[in-house]
Amino acid sequence: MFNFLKSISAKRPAPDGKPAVSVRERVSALRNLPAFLKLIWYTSPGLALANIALRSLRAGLPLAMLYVGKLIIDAVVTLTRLPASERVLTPVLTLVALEFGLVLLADALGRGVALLDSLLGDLFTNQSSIRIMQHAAELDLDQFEDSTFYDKLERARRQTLSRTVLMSQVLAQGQDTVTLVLLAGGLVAFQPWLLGLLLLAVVPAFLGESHFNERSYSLSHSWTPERRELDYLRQTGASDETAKEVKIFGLSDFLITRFRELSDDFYRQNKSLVLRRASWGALFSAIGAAGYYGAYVYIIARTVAGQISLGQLTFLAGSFARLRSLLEGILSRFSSVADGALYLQDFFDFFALRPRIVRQAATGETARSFPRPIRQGFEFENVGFQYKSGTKWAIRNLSFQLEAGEKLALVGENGAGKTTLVKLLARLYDPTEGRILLDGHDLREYDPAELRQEIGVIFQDFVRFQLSAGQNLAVGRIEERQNQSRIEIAAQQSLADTVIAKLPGGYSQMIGRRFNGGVDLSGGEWQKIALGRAYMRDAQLLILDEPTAALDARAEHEVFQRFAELTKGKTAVLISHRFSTVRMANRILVIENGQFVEIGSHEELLAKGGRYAELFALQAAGYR
Ligand SMILES: Nc1ncnc2c1ncn2[C@@H]1O[C@H](COP(=O)(O)OP(=O)(O)OP(=O)(O)O)[C@@H](O)[C@H]1O
Repeated sequence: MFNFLKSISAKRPAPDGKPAVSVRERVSALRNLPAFLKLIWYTSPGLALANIALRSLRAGLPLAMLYVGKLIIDAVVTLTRLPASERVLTPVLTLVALEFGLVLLADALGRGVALLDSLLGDLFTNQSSIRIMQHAAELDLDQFEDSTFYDKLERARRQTLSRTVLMSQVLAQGQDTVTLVLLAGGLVAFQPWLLGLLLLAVVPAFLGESHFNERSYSLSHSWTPERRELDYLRQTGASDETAKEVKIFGLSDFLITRFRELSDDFYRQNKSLVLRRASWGALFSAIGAAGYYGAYVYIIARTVAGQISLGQLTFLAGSFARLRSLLEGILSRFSSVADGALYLQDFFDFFALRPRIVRQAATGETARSFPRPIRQGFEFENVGFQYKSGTKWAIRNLSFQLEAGEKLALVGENGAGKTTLVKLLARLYDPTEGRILLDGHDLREYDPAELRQEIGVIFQDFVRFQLSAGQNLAVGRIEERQNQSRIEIAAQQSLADTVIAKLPGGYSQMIGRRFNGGVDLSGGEWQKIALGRAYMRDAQLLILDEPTAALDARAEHEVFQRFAELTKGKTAVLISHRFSTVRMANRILVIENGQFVEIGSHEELLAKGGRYAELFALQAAGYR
């Protein structure tokens, strides 16, 4: 027992060997509560106020009911001592009616509180989810690629629901504390040391609860990555997106085995914790009961000795029993509130993350607005970039110019760094070394939001939004989603119009298989729609990162013919492995292992007989 109590305050490793959370950390996490309560208040001040008002009223009722109960017993005892002819029941019946009224009121208030909790909780959950989405949208791409960040996001997301439980718990804690103070007042007036006995009876249970809650939090916290893996396995094992390959490659056993390994492991660790919790819980509960019966015997002895009335006996015994359960409730709830507050830490940590890709004005400069039109173009000055999770440079020592109005093609083998270069241009990342200039100024001096408005990028792994065909085009410029003629023009320009003409619902046809009535498209058809997004924009720089790989040869040829016409005067970057497309560009930049190899027009590079000429000859040989 002593060892067990000592272990409560000691910081012990969680079952998986990772450090557990100490009581001090949990108590200090309570400092998150004021900010949390503020959030709840702002969710709906009206509902929050009504909740507090009903709970305050409800808090006084137990004492009132116990007191009326005492008055009833005392009145009955007095009546039984009177001669039969003088016994008038009316005062007793009035008291009973009063108690009945109080019971009804308590019930109504309890229901009102539950209703307000649930309404406030729903609003809070919805608003938290919205805040999470809003904040996630502000963060940088590399933050999403960081698994620690992902765990934080996951915990913040997972906990939005349990936050409503925490809210009810914090409010109930306030309500029960008021009831407790009122009842304790009565007990202290009668015999102060009974309060000490009460504390002795419940403190072990509280310590036990704290200990096991701490273990449970640690277990759950340390399992976040595995739980993400479990979710991933569950999704991969049974989803429309993966069903095809899972079947073809017979992957289900592999996935199920891994799922079973992980879930069994968690089950085992959790089971041992729950078992220990249940056995210690039984012991502490027995100690609590012993305390109660000790006090009961004492009160009975005082009643038998004629020192207190029968009414007082019921009042005190009732108060003691009620106080014990209240105190136990408050103390054990304190543990879960502290746990909730720890989870809140994750929630607030997530919101404390700040994007690093913001406008960095040179000292003393005001905001530099994006040039319209771009005059000189972009210049890469000795640019190097390393992914956070990568060990090697994805791009290194890269210097070249992308002139205003030119069409530049990027050529290089898989993993050469083409997509990375494009992401740097769109400032999804900042260079690790060197800089990118736009019209002679560092790209970082422009507002990233304005920059992205002026750049249209269609990536090779574009998103297949589970939306209507029209909306899938409109995502290129979402403010124009109601502008049907603009959507239709973009569709004609990207050849998506022929795809949409075949859809039963036309532009309003839901595409993708996830939702009812959705129609799936072929890879090339999806690409035509995604390409249309580029034409929805009035961007000055257009980047197409292999969005035509799935198009048949004729469609690709046509797309690029149109692309050249439609982007006349605009700057464009094309990435393609097909040299028939690449040769349409004004200049071609060849990169290898993230480094500059050569740049020039198709003819110049062929004449030079370098890497480009070699790759071109290789592809041409394949067609002979
Ligand atoms: N998010 C990432 N995290 C870590 N490394 C990455 C990431 N994305 C790309 N890389 C690495 O950076 C290098 C360049 O990748 P990039 O996607 O730019 O190549 P690419 O030329 O576009 O290739 P492909 O022709 O196959 O599309 C590769 O070695 C790749 O493994």
